[in-house]
Amino acid sequence: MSDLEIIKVNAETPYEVHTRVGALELLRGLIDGVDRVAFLYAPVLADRARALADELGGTVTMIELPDAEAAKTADVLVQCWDTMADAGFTRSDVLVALGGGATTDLGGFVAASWLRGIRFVTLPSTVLGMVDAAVGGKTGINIAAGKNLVGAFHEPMGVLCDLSLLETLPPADLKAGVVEAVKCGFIADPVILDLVEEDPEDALRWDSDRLAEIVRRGIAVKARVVSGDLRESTSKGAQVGRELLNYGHTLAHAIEKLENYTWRHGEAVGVGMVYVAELARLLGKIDDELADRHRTVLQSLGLPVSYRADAWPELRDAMSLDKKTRGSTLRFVILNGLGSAEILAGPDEQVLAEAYARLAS
Ligand SMILES: NC(=O)c1ccc[n+]([C@@H]2O[C@H](COP(=O)([O-])OP(=O)(O)OC[C@H]3O[C@@H](n4cnc5c(N)ncnc54)[C@H](O)[C@@H]3O)[C@@H](O)[C@H]2O)c1
Ligand SMILES: O=C(O)C(=O)C[C@@H](O)[C@H](O)[C@H](O)COP(=O)(O)O
Ligand SMILES: [Zn+2]
Repeated sequence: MSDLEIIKVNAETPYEVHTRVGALELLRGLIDGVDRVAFLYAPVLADRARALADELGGTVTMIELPDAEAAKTADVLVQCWDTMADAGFTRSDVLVALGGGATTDLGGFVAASWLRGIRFVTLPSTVLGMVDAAVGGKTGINIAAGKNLVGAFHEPMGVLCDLSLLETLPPADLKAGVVEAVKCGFIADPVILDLVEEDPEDALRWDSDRLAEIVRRGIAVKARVVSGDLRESTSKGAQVGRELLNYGHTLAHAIEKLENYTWRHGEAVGVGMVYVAELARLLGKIDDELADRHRTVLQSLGLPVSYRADAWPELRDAMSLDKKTRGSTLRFVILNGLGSAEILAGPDEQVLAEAYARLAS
C-alpha cells in the first residue's frame, strides 16, 4: 500500500481521503446507522449511483443533477432544498455527492446550507475532483457576476477516491484535472512536475501507477495546506496560507466567466498559471527557466497556454471580483522560486497588461 493511499485532513472534525481502486466499498461503513441519505450524482454516473444506493439499504433519496457547471446554480440549489424538505431530512442525516468538481461543489453547498449544515461525503469521479474539489470544504455555486461567488466552507466527513471511476472519464477531462496536480507541483511538490515531464502520455493513462501517484501527491499537498488554514484566513505578509491553492485562479476564473463556463476549469487554470508566471518573471521573482517550465509542462500534456489578445479589458474587469481582492486591491499568488510563493498585492496596471500581452494570442 502506498503511504499516500490514506491521507488525513485536520479539520475541526478530522477526516480521511482514501485513494485506490475499490475505495467506494468503504461508503457503507462510513455512513452506517444513518436514517436518510440524499444521494446527489452527475447524470453520466446514474447507473453507478443506483448500484451504490442499493448496497446502502435504508432510505435513500436519489437526486440527479444537471451535468458539469449547469449544476452549480441557485435554481439547482433550491430544487435540492425542496426535495430534501419533502423527504424530511434532519440534522442527523447525510448527503453523498458522486461526480466531478461541479457535483461535489454543489452537493457540498446543499449540505452546508440545509438546516445550516449536515454531514456529507464526497465521491469524486474526475481527476480534478480527487486532487482538489472533493477535499478541503470549499463549496459553492456560480452567479452571473462570476465563478464560485456564493458558497460556504463546509468540510466533508470523508472522501473516497475510487480510481476505477476514471476508466470512463473523457481524455480532455482527465487532462484538465491533471492541471490542478501540476499546480501543486509548482507551489509545493516538484516531484509531480518530474512525474509528468518524464512521461506525459503515461501521466494521462487512467490506470497508470504514475497517474495514481500524481493524484495522491496532489491530494497530499491540498490536505496539508487546508489543514493549516481551513478558512483561507491566514495569509500575512510573505506567509501564504490556503490562498496558495489559488495559484493561477485569478485569471482562470475570469476566462471561465468570459467563456460562459464552457472552458474546463483545469484548462483555464493552466492559462492562469502561465499568466502569473509571466508576472513573476517581469517582477524579477523567478528566472526564465522556471517561468518557461509552466508553458512546457502544460504543452507536453496538450493543454492551452494562451488566450485572446483582445480580451484583456474584460478579463481585467472580471478579475476585480476575485475572492483574494481586498477593497480595490487586486492580489495574486506568485512564485518566488520552485515550491515557494508569496502574495503580490496591488501590482502596477502596466505590469498586469504587459504580463497578459506575453501570453495573448
Ligand atoms: N471546491 C474546490 O476546492 C474546487 C477545487 C477545484 C475545482 N473546483 C470546481 O470543480 C469544477 C470542475 O470540476 P471537474 O473538472 O471535475 O468538472 P465536472 O464536474 O464538470 O466534470 C467534468 C465532466 O466529466 C464528466 N464526468 C465526471 N466523472 C466522470 C466519469 N467517471 N466518467 C465519465 N464522465 C465523467 C462530467 O459529467 C462532466 O461532463 C469547477 O466548477 C471548479 O470550480 C472546486
Ligand atoms: O481549495 C482552495 O482553496 C482552492 O483555491 C482550490 C482551487 O483549485 C479551486 O478551484 C477553488 O474552488 C477556487 O476557489 P475560489 O475561492 O477562488 O473560488
Ligand atoms: Zn481550481
